[in-house]
Order: sequence, then structure tokens, then C-alpha cells
Amino acid sequence: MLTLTGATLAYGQADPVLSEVTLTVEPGRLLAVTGPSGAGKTTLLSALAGLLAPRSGTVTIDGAALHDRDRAVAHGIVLIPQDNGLAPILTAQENLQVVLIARGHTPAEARRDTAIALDKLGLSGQADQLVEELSGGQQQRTAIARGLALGGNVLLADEVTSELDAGNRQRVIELLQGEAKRGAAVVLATHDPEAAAACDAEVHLSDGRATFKGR
Ligand SMILES: Nc1ncnc2c1ncn2[C@@H]1O[C@H](COP(=O)(O)OP(=O)(O)OP(=O)(O)O)[C@@H](O)[C@H]1O
Repeated sequence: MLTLTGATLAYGQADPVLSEVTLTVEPGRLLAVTGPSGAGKTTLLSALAGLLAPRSGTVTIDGAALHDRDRAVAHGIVLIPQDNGLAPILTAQENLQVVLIARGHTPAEARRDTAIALDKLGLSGQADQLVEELSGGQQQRTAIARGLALGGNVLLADEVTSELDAGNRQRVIELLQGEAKRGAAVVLATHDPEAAAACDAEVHLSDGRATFKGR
């Protein structure tokens, strides 16, 4: 269970982006994080990913303080970043394999899980293409495939449908729902009302505050 308690999130000495946020990201649930541009969606996901320590309040995973990204990785917290975070001069499949091998897969396991994840995103035909040669939407789907291949306990997806056509957006939402069904806690930051509506719950960020919206 990943929990923020009374967390104030800020960069350096600047005014807080979000104040006194309390929320729990529950296994088996898909949570939407919504709000206008600049409201703090990426900031919230950064705190949940162990990348940004709260100025006050706490972030805990299974009751233990989440001090840093290393701790988050050890707890299986996977982030699919807004800018996709892919290495442009590696192929789509290399981007997945490198990360899987770094997490302890054998090369054969990494090849197998890479192929499965790329196929789920409809990218089998792009496996050998350099990321820099892929379209924006294909790159976004490659980043999602990499996130899914890691099979995390917590999956934080930051605006991962922004460059997708309707069919692929639906596919991705169904995959995220599938991740929740297998028991992962899934968080989707999104501007898209349809994507938010497909989630089990929604937290809306506005004017530095987080508000839960019912379903
Ligand atoms: N690394 C940083 N250093 C300083 N300020 C930052 C940093 N990252 C974000 N901010 C500021 O924090 C605020 C929230 O930004 P954030 O990226 O979390 O919003 P967002 O809701 O994800 O926006 P968008 O929908 O446009 O992606 C903005 O005012 C932004 O300028």
C-alpha cells in the first residue's frame, strides 16, 4: 500500500505545488489523477515514485518511509514518465531488454517478456526500429510496453495516452485495467475525461489541493 499523508510537495524554496495531500494508492485499483496543466499531476507522481521528497508529511510503502528512488524500485514502483524516458538511439526492443536485464532477468527471459509486452501494444513490427525513428505515438506505446514488462506492484503512468489515436488509447486503458486486475496499484495522470472515467476513482488537483471525486 502506497500512502501520502499530509504531504506538501514543492521544488526548492518555491511555494508548494500541492499542500496537505493525503491519499492511498490501493492494490487492484486504477486511480485517475486529473487537473489542469501545471496543477501538479507530474509532481504528485514524482513523490509517489520516490523522486521528490515531500517538504512536510510522509510517503510510505507498506508502512515504511519511501526515502528515495532506489527504495521505490526495490518495492516494485514503476514509473512511465510523461516524456517517455526512452533511449532514442536504441531500438524499441533494446529499450525494454536493457531495463529487464538490469532488474535481474536472464537475456532469454528479457527477450521473451519484451516480445510479449511489445505485442500487447501492437508494436511487434517495430521491435527492431530505433526509437528516434518511431512516431510520437509509437514511442509512447514503447514506453508503456516497458512499464508493463516490469510487472510492478505499483504502476504510475504519466499522461501516457496523450499522443494516441482512439483505438490505441482504448487498448492502453484496457491494459492498465488489466494491471489493476492482476493486483497492481495503478495511477494514471491524465487530461482526458474519457480515460479518467474508465478509472475506479479520481483525485482532482486544483489550486494546490487534491480533491476526491466519487464514481
Ligand atoms: N523540476 C521542477 N522545478 C521547479 N518547478 C517545477 C519542476 N517541475 C514542475 N515544476 C512546477 O510545478 C508546477 C506543477 O507542475 P507539474 O508538471 O507537476 O504539473 P502537471 O499537472 O503535470 O502539468 P501538465 O498537465 O502540463 O503536465 C508547475 O508550476 C511547474 O512549473
